[in-house]
Amino acid sequence: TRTTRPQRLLQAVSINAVRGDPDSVIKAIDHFCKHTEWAMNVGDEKGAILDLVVMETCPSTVLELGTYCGYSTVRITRLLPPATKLITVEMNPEYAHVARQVIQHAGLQDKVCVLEGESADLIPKMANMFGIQAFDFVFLDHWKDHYLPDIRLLEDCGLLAQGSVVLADNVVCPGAPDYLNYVRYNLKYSSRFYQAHLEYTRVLDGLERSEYQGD
Ligand SMILES: O=C(NCCCCCn1ccc2cnccc21)c1cc(-c2ccc(F)cc2)cc(O)c1O
Ligand SMILES: [Mg+2]
Repeated sequence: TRTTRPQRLLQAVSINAVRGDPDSVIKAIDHFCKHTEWAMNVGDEKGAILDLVVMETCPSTVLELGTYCGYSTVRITRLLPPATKLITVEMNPEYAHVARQVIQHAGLQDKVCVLEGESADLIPKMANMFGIQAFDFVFLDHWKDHYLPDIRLLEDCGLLAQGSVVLADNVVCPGAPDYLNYVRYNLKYSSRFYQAHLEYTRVLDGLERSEYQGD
């Protein structure tokens, strides 16, 4: 049977990226998506904004919802100091399997836990599973209509603390209007929009950075 897009992306990484070099993995994926086959990675333009927000947050605990092939997982984890942990959630087992191999190619497997399942099921278990209080940084990149219920669930589970930063991809395309309305007009958040483009295209998109102000 024909290979899947994630498998073709992984093959491009294994051929073109240097083992243990996260930047070469990022470049190999961006090259593949620009010149061979589009894929829904956050991409280089939005990825540079993601890098800046991660660097200014200096997080110790990170949650990513929506791993896909692990592109943003590698982007974030390469910027984290050694003692930090990134938990990333992927509901598609095939995507998760590809992501683990991409993350391993980058040499970052010791700092990443790829969890398989749905965010709504896993979020309530995370505090006990990992012995954490709150996430310093959350990257939302899964089903766009789950951004709002999931940020509410994170609040209810006490997994956001004062200063926690939530960065959401695709708030323009495909769009997350209910989520935007919530974080922009709720006093619990201080929110700002970063205008950009849909990965590897000229279509308008952007990221929303929302800082939790505490209960
Ligand atoms: O749909 C997108 N991502 C989500 C994929 C499915 C996530 C499923 N999933 C993973 C973890 C998880 C945990 N719990 C529940 C569900 C979960 C997406 C789409 C586009 C896009 C596509 C076509 C187009 F024409 C324009 C834009 C661009 C992006 O950047 C995207 O991110
Ligand atoms: Mg996305």
